[in-house]
Amino acid sequence: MSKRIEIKDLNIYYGKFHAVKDVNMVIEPRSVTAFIGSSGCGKSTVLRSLNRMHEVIPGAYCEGSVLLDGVDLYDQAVDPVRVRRHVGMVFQRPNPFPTMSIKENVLAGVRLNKARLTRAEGDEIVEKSLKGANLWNEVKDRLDRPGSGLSGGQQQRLCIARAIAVAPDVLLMDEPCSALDPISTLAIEDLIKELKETYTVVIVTHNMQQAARVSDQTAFFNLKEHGKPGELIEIGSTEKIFHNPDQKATEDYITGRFG
Ligand SMILES: Nc1ncnc2c1ncn2[C@@H]1O[C@H](COP(=O)(O)OP(=O)(O)OP(=O)(O)O)[C@@H](O)[C@H]1O
Repeated sequence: MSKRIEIKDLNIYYGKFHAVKDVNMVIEPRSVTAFIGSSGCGKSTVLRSLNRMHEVIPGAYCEGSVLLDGVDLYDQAVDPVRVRRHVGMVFQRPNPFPTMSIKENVLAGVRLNKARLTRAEGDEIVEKSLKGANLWNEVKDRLDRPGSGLSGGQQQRLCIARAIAVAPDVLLMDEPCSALDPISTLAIEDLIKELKETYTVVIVTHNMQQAARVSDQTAFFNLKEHGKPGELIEIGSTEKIFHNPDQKATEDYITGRFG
């Protein structure tokens, strides 16, 4: 559980388009790293390269390596489906399977990985995952009702429960609060702080206050020119990036002078 990520000389392409250039960074276990930067600079693209979701897009590929506790996810011997089991993902819009019950939503990923699951095993995973996602108390009496009947914030926590049900090492979150109201956002932010006790968490956010509130480390990406690849400009402790960044572009972005 909770693994160290090391990204080395990562270049990411959509066919001929070079989307992100020469990314190098280390993400320590049991920490939250926020990716910030203006629209189109490649934050989501880098995030998706961390569980090999990027290559699902036709023509898309990466060069370089992403090591998870020293094992390169892009090694030819590594099965991308297994990678996605170890590195879970939560998306911008809560996407529970609408016709499935709350319980079956939590177990959806587990069932893909484990053919036989006893009722008791399933119940245990459901309770543990929903408790881990701070949703148990709100849904424990309606586990057989559809996941789509929950509020947006509850649906996002259900998606987090589904992601943690397979016991991943890393949780990737792509703007997980952008579709949520402020109260649900705070609930997710509190949850992120708890999740880092168990997982390595990487979050893309456009919300500077959110990055400052939840992350230990912040990575600032930027686009020098339209049509050019996005680059990692600076990475450091969130405290430093927000109060004493090395690069002027970082300071300009943080203080709202561009982006
Ligand atoms: N499926 C795709 N096919 C081709 N190009 C893409 C695709 N997805 C993203 N891109 C391009 O890759 C670049 C990086 O996009 P990406 O979505 O990673 O940026 P981002 O920083 O996450 O942006 P935002 O903050 O707006 O979500 C952009 O130029 C974008 O147009």
